[in-house]
Parts: sequence; structure tokens; C-alpha cells
Amino acid sequence: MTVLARARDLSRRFHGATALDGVSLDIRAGEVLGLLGPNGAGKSTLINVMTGLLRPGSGSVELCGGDPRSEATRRVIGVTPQETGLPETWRVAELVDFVSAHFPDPVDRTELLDRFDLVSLADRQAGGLSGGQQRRVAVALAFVGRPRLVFLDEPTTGLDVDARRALWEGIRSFHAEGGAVLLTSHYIEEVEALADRVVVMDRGRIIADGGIAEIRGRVRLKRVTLTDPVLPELIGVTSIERDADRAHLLTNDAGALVRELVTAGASFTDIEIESASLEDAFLAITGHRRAT
Ligand SMILES: Nc1ncnc2c1ncn2[C@@H]1O[C@H](COP(=O)(O)OP(=O)(O)OP(=O)(O)O)[C@@H](O)[C@H]1O
Repeated sequence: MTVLARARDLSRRFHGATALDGVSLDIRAGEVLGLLGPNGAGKSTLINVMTGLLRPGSGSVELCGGDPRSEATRRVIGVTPQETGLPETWRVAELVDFVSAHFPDPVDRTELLDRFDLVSLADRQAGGLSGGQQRRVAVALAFVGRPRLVFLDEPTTGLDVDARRALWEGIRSFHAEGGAVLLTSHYIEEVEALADRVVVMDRGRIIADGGIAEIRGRVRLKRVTLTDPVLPELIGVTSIERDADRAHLLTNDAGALVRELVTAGASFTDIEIESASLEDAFLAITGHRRAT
């Protein structure tokens, strides 16, 4: 499959702190790649280096065979950085027209606004929009130039459920037409809903890369949920979380755990065993508590 973006052995330090430490990554045509990692893992730095906004300390990046810093190469990608500042007095329609003027074959304005559920905001000034509405406009602008590959850094942070769903639909229809996307997210269910492939970063390195089922399978965790439990000391339990009267135990061997509970005479009223979620797998791989 065609490789649209190729990063090789990227490293980048900021004042002595390592943000990227030997990262190599290919993004292929037509795939949606979810980039996960805890705060400070290096996700934004990777996007900024891959899109030519930041120079790597060492290593190389090729976008569609070209240099990400060249204008011609940049026309084939779309980017929504984590922080976006829209000019406050400009109306949404004017912003779309302005960005469109930089591309040879832009998406029709009405079609774009419709795709991202922004038609009703077309005549509103950007400065008067809510944070979530501004975010949706900023994401939509990444798609104006009919890019082959779009980089979205936390596209749905701060959006309510409906706005997030509208944005997901916009990303899905781009994907259905063959577009490729790299997106970072703190919402694991977002990556689960949109991505074909998941890359997990931690401390500037890629520590897992695969399909969602594969990443889940890499840690053969089961989630065992018990109601009203009085638990003995347990062996082989990766973590225990409690919410109200339920306890969620993560383990590599649910059978052994159940036998241990029964042998120890532990009391509980209900038991449920399910496969680990992507979030469980992510936490197990990084060793961090939450993807915040
Ligand atoms: N411009 C900068 N100046 C100094 N340090 C920086 C700069 N940009 C990033 N860093 C540092 O590099 C590391 C990686 O940061 P980065 O923003 O890439 O992580 P991230 O995975 O995107 O985190 P988050 O999920 O919080 O957005 C962090 O330690 C961060 O403090």
C-alpha cells in the first residue's frame, strides 16, 4: 500500500528534555491511525515534526515523497494543531473561502460546512463562537484542500457528545472516500470508533503499533467484575478498581483468579468476565493509570 508519510528515527529535545527518541512511523494511504499516549509522551511533537512545523533534532520525514517544509508538499496534507487561533472578526464562511484560495481544487464551501454540521454557523464571527464550535471549524478547515492525509491533534477535546459525533461523521466520510488520517485523542472510545490502527507512544518512543484487536490481544487481559466483594490477598491481579459496590480486577488468567477466589472463600454476589478494552490494554502497555 502507498506510504503517504514516512518518519525515520526522529529525535527531538527541548532544553535537555527528550520529546522524541528514535521514532519511525509510516502512514499508509487510506488508513485512520490513532496515536495514543499519556501527557507529554511526544504525540504533538511528532505531528509538528511530520507536518513541517518543527525541525527534528535528527532523523528524517517524507510526506508524499517530498519535504514537509515545501509548499507543494504541504498542499496534499491538512492539519489541525492542538491550539488553534481563528481570527476573531472573520465569519466562518469567510474563513473557509480564505483557506480555499490556497488550494487548486478546494471542497465546495456548502459541502464542507454540511459535512461538519456547520451550516448554521456560516455567518457567525469566529470570536463569537463557543470553544467547541471554534474547534469544529478548525478541524473542518483541515479538509478544505482535499488532502490525501490529515493530521488532527486532539480534534474533539472540549466538544460535547453531539458535536463529537458530528465530527466523527466528517472524519468517517473523508475516510470512506479514501483519505488517510492521523489523530491523537484522549478518548479511547474515539480511537476505537474511528481508527484501523493504533500506535501507542510513551516517553518519546513508540511502544506498540498494530490493529485495535492486535493491541488488545498483546495484553491478554481479562476484566473480572464482582459485586459486593470482600477480597483476600490475590496473586496475578494487575489492578483493582472500585466503583460503588463493584470491583473490577484485571488479570491475565481469569480461570486461576476465579479458582483462587473460591478456594479463599471470598464473598461476592455476581461475577462477570470480559475481554480487556483498548483502554485496559493501553494502561497495561504504558503502565500509567489513565490516558488523560
Ligand atoms: N515548545 C516546547 N518547549 C519545551 N518543551 C516542550 C515543547 N513542546 C513539547 N515540549 C516537551 O516535550 C515533551 C513532549 O510533549 P508533547 O506536547 O509532544 O506531548 P503530548 O504527547 O502531545 O502530550 P499531551 O497529551 O499533553 O498533549 C513534554 O515533556 C513537553 O513538555
